Amino acid sequence: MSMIAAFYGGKSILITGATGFLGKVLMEKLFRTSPDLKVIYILVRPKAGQTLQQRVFQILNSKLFEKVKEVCPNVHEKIRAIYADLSQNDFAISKEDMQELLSCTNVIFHCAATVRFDDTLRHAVQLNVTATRQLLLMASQMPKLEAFIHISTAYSNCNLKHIDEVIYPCPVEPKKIIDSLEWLDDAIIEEIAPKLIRDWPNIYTYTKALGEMVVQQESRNLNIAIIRPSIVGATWQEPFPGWVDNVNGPNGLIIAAGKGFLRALKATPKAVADLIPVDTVVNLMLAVGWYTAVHRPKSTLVYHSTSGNLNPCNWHKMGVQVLATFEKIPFERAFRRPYANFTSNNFTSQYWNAVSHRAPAIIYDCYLRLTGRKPRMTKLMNQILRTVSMLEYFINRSWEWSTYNTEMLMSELSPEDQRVFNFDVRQLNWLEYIENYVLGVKKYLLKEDMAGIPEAKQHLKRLRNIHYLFNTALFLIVWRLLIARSQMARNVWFFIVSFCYKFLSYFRASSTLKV
Ligand SMILES: CCCCCCCCCCCCCCCCCCCCCCCCCCCC(=O)SCCNC(=O)CCNC(=O)[C@H](O)C(C)(C)COP(=O)(O)OP(=O)(O)OC[C@H]1O[C@@H](n2cnc3c(N)ncnc32)[C@H](O)[C@@H]1OP(=O)(O)O
Ligand SMILES: NC(=O)C1=CN([C@@H]2O[C@H](COP(=O)(O)OP(=O)(O)OC[C@H]3O[C@@H](n4cnc5c(N)ncnc54)[C@H](OP(=O)(O)O)[C@@H]3O)[C@@H](O)[C@H]2O)C=CC1
Repeated sequence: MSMIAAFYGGKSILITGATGFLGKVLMEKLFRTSPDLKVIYILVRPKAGQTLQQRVFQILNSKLFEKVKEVCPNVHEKIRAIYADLSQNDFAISKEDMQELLSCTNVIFHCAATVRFDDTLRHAVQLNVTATRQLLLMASQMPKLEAFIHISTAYSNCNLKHIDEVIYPCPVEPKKIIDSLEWLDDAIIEEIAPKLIRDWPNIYTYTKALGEMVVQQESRNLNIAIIRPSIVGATWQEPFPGWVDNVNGPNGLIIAAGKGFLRALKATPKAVADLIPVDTVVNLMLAVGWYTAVHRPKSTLVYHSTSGNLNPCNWHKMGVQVLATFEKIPFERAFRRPYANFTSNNFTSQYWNAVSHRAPAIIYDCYLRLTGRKPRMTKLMNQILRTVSMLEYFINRSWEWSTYNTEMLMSELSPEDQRVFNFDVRQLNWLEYIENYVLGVKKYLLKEDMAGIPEAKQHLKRLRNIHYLFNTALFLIVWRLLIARSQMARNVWFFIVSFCYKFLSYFRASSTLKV
């Protein structure tokens, strides 16, 4: 019997960010392994014209939850969506709902955040810092609370090279920042933002670091733990391999590369590609929830959910495997044949951007204009290059994350728990994982049917022929222009032609002699 699964039985669990990538996988696993849990409260806001109920309905009826319905047929009754906006005071939760949350919650998983790298400082602080403080305040009024699990990121201290499982202080106190945002206007905030974030690469990682400090400062007598995942990727095993549902992180780049838009990347091939499957992160979260509640460590423990020091893979290996998978399972209607170049040199990167990205986009837009259609490729290409530039920081550096606490926890689990809540990334086979990942992007993000693979392969063959034809035509045009303008080019041309003529004559003469 799994001790962790048993622990969550009969419990009331509060999840923020349950509609996000990590949150959905967390709910799925909880329902599947502890179908006798009492209730999962989720803090949700209406979005994209959908009510809370419609959002929940959509999640529960998605492919991700297919297995849950077999084990826990009354899952709809065990999920309680509470209207909340984490950027508002008291999260805009009604009094009755708040009362219920305060009196019933046993465990909190705080996943909600803005993960946009370019968010405004005001919004990012509101969500990643102030909301965390507010939730901790709520937690301190929950008599039945056993554990509070805060999800941060392994990159919250990416200004350091070696990162231990400790909370590092930030140069400016979070409280000072929260207070000053109350009276400063937006224009001034955006002006001071770069000075505040110093050597952090973006507002996201900086505000997540502030969030951790808030956890440390406001922990009171609560049982708290912090989990720091690195780059969260598609599922490895559960509920099935390759599940993914947004374009964040590597996902968007895999689409851009598979569709032939992105053919070069400024990346350091030997740098560690610290991906971690989402189900591994979720297993660790559930194990940490159990351990924190049952063993009540004296201080707030930080757990790294990273792969680099236990089972490293670099960007070269990852890129090669992604490309190999595109050969086997191509994406439909590619713009160009997937091909890739990693370069860590600025000049070469600019060159590839001009030749491999912008020029084909401009040519294609000219073609669209000439055929009476609206040009769109240059805009799309600019969007992709902007995204790539935001991610470049992370694919050109390596970090070392120590994993003492995570390894300690692994050794504390019973063999059954180690199996059911496996977060031992040493068992991960990268080649198999990446192949399933790319397949998952095709199926679950692009919604492409496997039956379309032969046609996709044909399309790639056509693109290859167009590519050869285009290159030959370009060569001939350039050559013709050179001959018209340069004596030297004409001499070279006559030399080649006479050489070919002589070779052919010799060949013909020798074959006549043999006869
Ligand atoms: C030696 C040879 C080897 C071979 C080499 C082969 C190499 C070639 C390519 C190989 C193929 C790829 C291989 C894998 C590469 C992996 C690279 C992985 C890099 C990963 C780095 C991640 C670092 C993460 C660190 C921290 C992790 C975290 O803690 S949190 C989660 C991370 N958060 C994010 O990822 C959010 C990032 N996104 C943003 O901040 C914003 O979206 C933006 C700033 C990037 C863009 O904002 P903007 O306002 O311009 O646009 P937006 O409104 O958001 O979107 C507009 C449209 O663009 C789509 N979109 C958004 N993001 C992406 C994306 N990442 N990729 C593609 N498309 C994206 C979005 O859906 C919108 O589309 P429409 O709705 O249709 O308009
Ligand atoms: N994905 C990754 O690579 C990594 C993620 N993390 C951390 O994991 C956690 C989850 O990330 P992930 O699932 O990928 O992110 P998502 O962007 O997929 O999910 C974010 C969640 O936060 C919710 N949220 C955002 N703003 C509000 C708001 N104002 N009120 C209520 N809810 C809100 C979103 O709700 P809605 O659906 O309404 O937008 C969504 O449920 C975050 O803390 C992130 O920092 C850490 C490392 C890597």
